[in-house]
Amino acid sequence: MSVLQLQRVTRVHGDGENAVNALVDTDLAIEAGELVAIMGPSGSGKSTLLNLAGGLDAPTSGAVLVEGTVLATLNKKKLAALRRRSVGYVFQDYNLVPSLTAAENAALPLELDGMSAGRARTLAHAALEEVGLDAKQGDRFPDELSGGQAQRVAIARALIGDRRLVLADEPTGALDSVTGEEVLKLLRRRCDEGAAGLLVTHDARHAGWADRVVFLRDGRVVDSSAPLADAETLLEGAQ
Ligand SMILES: Nc1ncnc2c1ncn2[C@@H]1O[C@H](COP(=O)(O)OP(=O)(O)OP(=O)(O)O)[C@@H](O)[C@H]1O
Repeated sequence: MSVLQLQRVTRVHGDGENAVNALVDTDLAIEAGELVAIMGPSGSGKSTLLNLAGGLDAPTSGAVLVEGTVLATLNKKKLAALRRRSVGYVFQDYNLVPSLTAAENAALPLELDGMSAGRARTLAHAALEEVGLDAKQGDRFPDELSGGQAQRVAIARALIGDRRLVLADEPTGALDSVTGEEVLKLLRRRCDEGAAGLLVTHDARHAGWADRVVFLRDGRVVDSSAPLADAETLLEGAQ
């Protein structure tokens, strides 16, 4: 079973004269162990696709399945539970809670899911260690961390509790290139360990970490390739 499946998914934003076909008739399947990069010009539908994949938005038609469950069949509560347990997000701006320490931020999804604070904190420290942050750094607040450290915390939070689907929207956007590569390595490793990953990126070198690249234009998949011998070529085609 695919971890993520989009079946003929269309998403129209707005209506009447203002309707925008953000995503049109899109099919996509991502298996466990696979990292797929989404590339395409601004406005081509990348974020729309990612939001649909994570159940943050619903399609106008077609179906989104996570681990075999059609998201549209879930009520709000069940959808929220599935998102917490199965889906991890990494955003460009980290989205850390400023009043919580790094470890508390990483533990948050587990605590929201009903795990005891102590156990969640233990797992959070292990998850932080996995991304290269020690206990001392785990006790710092977001504004005491560098950009790279904050993004590691965001990744630890996205991966904690064995989430099977990891969605990353330009996760390296605010980082220098060395730190950015490290973040991608972590994502790659997690996929090698069995997660399915979807990475939105403008950078062909970053897409090089993926097993496949899906290229969007005007809400449609225009090409899908193995990496990235071809991504540079695809990008050139888009200009
Ligand atoms: N909430 C919304 N209401 C109306 N139009 C929207 C909304 N969200 C996205 N759009 C439109 O849908 C299209 C696809 O947008 P989307 O953000 O998915 O593209 P993108 O490829 O992620 O762009 P970027 O690289 O600039 O982030 C664009 O034309 C955008 O203006």
